[in-house]
Amino acid sequence: MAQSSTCFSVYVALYFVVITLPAFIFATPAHSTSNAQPLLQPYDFLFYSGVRAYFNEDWGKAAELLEKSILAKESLFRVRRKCHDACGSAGKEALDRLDSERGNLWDLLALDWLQKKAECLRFCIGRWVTPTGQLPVSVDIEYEFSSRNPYNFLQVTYYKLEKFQKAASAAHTFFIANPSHLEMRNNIEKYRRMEGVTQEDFQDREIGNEKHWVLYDAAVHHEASSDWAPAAETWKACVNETLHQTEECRVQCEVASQALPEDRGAGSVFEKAAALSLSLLACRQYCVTQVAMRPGRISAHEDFLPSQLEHLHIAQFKAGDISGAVQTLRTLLLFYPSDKNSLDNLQLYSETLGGAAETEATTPNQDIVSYISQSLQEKKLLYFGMENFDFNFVDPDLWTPEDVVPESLRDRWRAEKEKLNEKLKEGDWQEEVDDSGFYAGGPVPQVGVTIAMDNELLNGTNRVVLDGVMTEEECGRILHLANAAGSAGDGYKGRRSPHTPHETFEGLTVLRAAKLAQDGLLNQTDARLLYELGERVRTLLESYFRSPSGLFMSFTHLVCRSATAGDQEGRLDLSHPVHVDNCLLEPDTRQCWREQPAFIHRDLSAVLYLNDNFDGGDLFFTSRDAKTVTARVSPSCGRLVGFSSGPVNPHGVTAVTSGRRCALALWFTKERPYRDMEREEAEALWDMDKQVKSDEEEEAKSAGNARSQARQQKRESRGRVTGARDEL
Ligand SMILES: O=C(O)CCC(=O)C(=O)O
Ligand SMILES: [Fe+2]
Repeated sequence: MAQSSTCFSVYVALYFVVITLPAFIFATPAHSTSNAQPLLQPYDFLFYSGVRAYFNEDWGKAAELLEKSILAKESLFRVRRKCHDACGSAGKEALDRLDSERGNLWDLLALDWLQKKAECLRFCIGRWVTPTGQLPVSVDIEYEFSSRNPYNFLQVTYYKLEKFQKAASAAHTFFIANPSHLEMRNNIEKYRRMEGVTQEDFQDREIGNEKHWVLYDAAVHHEASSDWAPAAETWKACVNETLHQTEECRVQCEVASQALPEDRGAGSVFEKAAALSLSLLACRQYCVTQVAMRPGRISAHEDFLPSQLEHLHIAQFKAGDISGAVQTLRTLLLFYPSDKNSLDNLQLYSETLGGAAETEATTPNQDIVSYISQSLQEKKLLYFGMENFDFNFVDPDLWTPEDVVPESLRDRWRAEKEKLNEKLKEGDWQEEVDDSGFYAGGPVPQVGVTIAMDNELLNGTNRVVLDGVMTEEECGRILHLANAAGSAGDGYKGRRSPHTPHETFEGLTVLRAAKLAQDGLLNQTDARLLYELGERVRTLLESYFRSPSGLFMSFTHLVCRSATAGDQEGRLDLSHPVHVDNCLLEPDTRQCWREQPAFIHRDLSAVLYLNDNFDGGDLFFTSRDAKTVTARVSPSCGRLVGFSSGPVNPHGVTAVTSGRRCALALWFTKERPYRDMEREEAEALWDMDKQVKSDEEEEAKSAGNARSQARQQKRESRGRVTGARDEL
C-alpha cells in the first residue's frame, strides 16, 4: 500500500475499529430477521436463570437452562466465526482502490471499507443472535465458564434427577479443569461405584476445545515408546490443531463484542481508534497463552508451538523422513533464526540428505510463515502503542526478536525476558503449587520421633525426614526377614535388576511374609512387624501432612539393592533413575503426565530405611528438569522420608557401589478402591490363624477326637484365602 508511515498507522487503527464497531451498534434493537430460526438468547442470562432454578431446587428447569446456556455460548462462538468468514471480502472494492487512488481520498476509502465491513457483520450476527445476546458478558461470567462451573451445577442437578450417567459426565468435565477439587473427586468415586454407570460415561464434554492436548499427549506417548512414525504424524497433527485453535481464538477477538477501552476524555478520534485497535491486537496476541493453557493448570506451556516443532523434527528424523525434518527445522528457525542447536541439526540433516542444495529447496510450513509475519506486525504496532500511548502489553512469546521492541523499551523488555528465563530454568514457575491437598507441618504423634529435615531444609514442598521411627532391634528383625525371605526381583515383576545391571534387587511383600510365616519359614512376629510398620508410617504421615482425608495403603514392599561383585568403578548410573511416583516426568518440558504406566493413584510416598552399612544409595530430590538436585538424604536405621507423590517431588537414588541397602517402601492413596488388597489378604490370613488356634484349644478341651471335620475344613481353606474384597 503506497501510504506514508503515519498514514499507515492511523489506517491500521481504523481498520480495527470498524471490525469491532458492530459490537456497539448491536446494543440497539435488531433488524428484522427473515430466518425462521429462533434467535440466540444471551448465555449469561440463561446461566443466571439456571442457577436461580437450581437454588429453588427446581431441578428439571435448572438442567434445561444450564444446558441451554452452554449450548448458547457454543452457538454464539460458531455464529461469530461464520460471520467473520462471510464478511471476509466486505468493502474490499474500497480497499483495492486505496492502492491506485491519488490525492487525499485514502481516509474516505478506508472509512468506506470499514463501514461496509461493519454493516456486513452487523447484519450477519443480527440474523442469528438477539440484541442482548450480542452484548459483552461480565468478567464474572467469563470466569464461571472458563472454570467450567456450569458443570458443577449440572452435576448436582443430574444427581438430584437421578440421571447418573449425565451427572458422571458433568462431574468429569468439571474435574478436568479443577483437579484439586476434593469434593468432586469423591463424587466421581461415588458415580464409579453406581450400578449402570460405566467408564464410558465419564465423558469430557469440552473435549472439542482440547483436541490439541489430546494429540499432544498421544504424541508424547508414541515418543516414549520410540514409535517414531506415528509420533511424527501426531506431532504434525498437533501443530496444525494448535494453529487452528489459535486462529479460532483470534477470530473471536475480532468479532466478539468488546467493551471500549477506558475513555480518557481528551484525544482525537484517531487516538481513540488507536486505543481500540491496540486492545484488539493484544487480545489476538494473548491467544497464544490461552491455547497453551491446559485446563486445570495455572500456567501456560511456554513456547508451545516452537517446542512442538522441536519434537516434530526429531520424530521425523528418527522415522527416516529427513526432508520432513528439514522442513520442520526451517520452520523452527523462523522463530529462532540463530539457534545453534537447530542450525547444527540442519547441517546434520543436510549431510544425511546429500547436500545443502537439497535442504535449501525445502521451504518452511507456509501457514506458520504467515502466522509469524502477522504476529510480528501486531507486535510492532503494540510496542509502538506502548511507547506512545501509555498502553500496557506483556508479550506472551519468548521468540520475539529484539529489533521489534523500540529502543526506549528494550532494557525493561530484556529484564523481563531474563526473569522469565531464570524462572523457567529453575522450574519454580510450575513447582510452587502442589495440588495434592497435603500441607506439611502437622504434629508428629509418636514419642521419640523427631523431625530431622522439613520443607525448608529439603528445599521443596511437602517433604519430610523423620528420625527414630524404628529401634535398632526392629531394624535388625526386618533385615533378618529380608535375608531369610527376600525373593529375587519381587515387586519389580520378577526382574532382578530393573534399574541398573550393577545391582540386584530383592523384595518382600507383606502377604508373602505372612504366608511364609504361616508355613513356618519366617518368624510370625517379625512378619507382623512388617505389617505394623505400615500402620505406624501411615499414622505419622497422615498427621504430619495434615491429610484432608484418610489414607489407604496402596503398596508396600521391603526392597534391598545389592551392588554386584566387580564393575563398580566409576559408575555414572543411578540405583533408581529420577522419577515422580504418580506421573510420567518429561524433563524437557517439565510436564508430568498423570497417566499409565505411572502409578497414578499414589498420593503420598514413604521410604523407611533399615541400615547404613553400604556405599552410595542416597535418596535425592530434583527440580522438574530431573538434573538440578535440591536435597539429599542418607539412609540410616529408623529414618523415614515422606513426600507427596506428585510432580513437586522428582527423586532418585544414587548408585549403591558396595554392600546392601534395605528399605521399606510404602505408598498411600486417598482412594479406597486403590488400596492394597494383598494387605487385607494378609490380615484375613492372620485372623484365620487366630480362629484355628482357638478352635484347637476348644477341641483339646473336648473329647479329644483327633481331628474334627471343621478344623480340617479351615486348614484346607487357608490355601485359597482371598480376603474381604471391596465390591469395587
Ligand atoms: O529407596 C529409595 O530411597 C527410593 C525408592 C523410590 O523412589 C521408589 O521405589 O519409587
Ligand atoms: Fe520413587
